[in-house]
Amino acid sequence: MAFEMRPKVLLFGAGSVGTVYLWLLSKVADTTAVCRSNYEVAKRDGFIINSSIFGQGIRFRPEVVRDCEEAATKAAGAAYDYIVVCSKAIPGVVPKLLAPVVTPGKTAIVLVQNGVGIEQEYMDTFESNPIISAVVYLPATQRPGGIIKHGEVEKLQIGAFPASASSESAKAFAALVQIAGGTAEFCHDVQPQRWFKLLVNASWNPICALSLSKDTAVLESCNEATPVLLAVMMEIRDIAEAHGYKISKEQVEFQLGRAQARIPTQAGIEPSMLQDVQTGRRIEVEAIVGNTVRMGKSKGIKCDRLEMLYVLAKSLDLHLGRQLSA
Ligand SMILES: NC(=O)C1=CN([C@@H]2O[C@H](COP(=O)(O)OP(=O)(O)OC[C@H]3O[C@@H](n4cnc5c(N)ncnc54)[C@H](OP(=O)(O)O)[C@@H]3O)[C@@H](O)[C@H]2O)C=CC1
Ligand SMILES: CC(C)(CO)C(=O)C(=O)O
Repeated sequence: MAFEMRPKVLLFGAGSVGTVYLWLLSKVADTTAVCRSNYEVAKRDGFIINSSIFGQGIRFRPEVVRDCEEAATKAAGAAYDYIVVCSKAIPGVVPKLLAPVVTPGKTAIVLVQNGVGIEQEYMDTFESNPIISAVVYLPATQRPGGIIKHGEVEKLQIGAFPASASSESAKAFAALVQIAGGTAEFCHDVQPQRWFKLLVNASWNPICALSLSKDTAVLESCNEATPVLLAVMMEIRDIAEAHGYKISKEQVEFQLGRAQARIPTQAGIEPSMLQDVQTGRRIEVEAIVGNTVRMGKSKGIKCDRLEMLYVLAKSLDLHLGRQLSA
């Protein structure tokens, strides 16, 4: 698919994942990023990406703004084609912040985030805009602000939300990422891919965050660890199946096997929820665990282990919130 004009893209959330897509998209689109804690450093020095895939020491200086009001002023009446949301999926916050930069009937909102049930609030707020749901594989960290370390995978699986909506914008966005040199697959319905990734996120993210451990360290902690991880993943699988997304036991074992395979090289992963706890930030407990538990209970699925993880992670999130406001 060829693009006659460079699309206009606003990135909301220039963190670990967002900065890598900002850099890629800046090759093929006019890009601006809404930054928060890293605004000063990004404005002054730009970003540095050290990527196992794209190369080390990649420096770039994007246009940055402090908020969507400033982004709207900067656009001077021109519509953004895409708003790419790469902030953490915390319900009830972002849609109202985006309002100044969303042109009704035109701007497509692309959610590059983990979790399930994250799209509906955008649909409810922007009824006439395309909503694009993207599942992201891109292990990355930002430490300190402006410096991104990216590991060995970069992949987006992209579909319209809901799957029955027009796929035109989702296909065009997937093509844009591909032209930029990224990996993007268009999916007619991306929800099965969301659930497949959720096997990893709803299990490993809270377990690593609660234990302050990398995934491989959890597996090596005691004999009970591997069967418990498998049992949690099987609960997630049962919930997915009850909602029409079939995942085989072999696929569950494959997901668990990815961490097991990294034990000999000690190449453990720090999921983003663990990174958030380590840096005192709120965690994506509702998008990743709470929604899953509620969707399980709505179908009468037994998910005691996941429910326990939800209660513990929710308490941890509220504790982090109290610390932030103290
Ligand atoms: N990191 C990873 O390895 C992976 C992450 N994911 C998923 O990708 C998504 C993004 O994660 P990740 O990149 O790690 O998140 P980060 O926390 O690194 O980045 C999120 C960014 O959004 C910014 N942000 C949040 N709220 C606002 C606001 N109101 N205004 C401006 N900026 C804001 C944050 O700013 P501030 O610094 O001020 O908080 C931060 O820069 C999540 O859903 C995550 O689960 C998926 C796969 C891998
Ligand atoms: C586990 C991982 C790194 C997989 O990409 C992830 O999705 C996260 O950290 O939230």
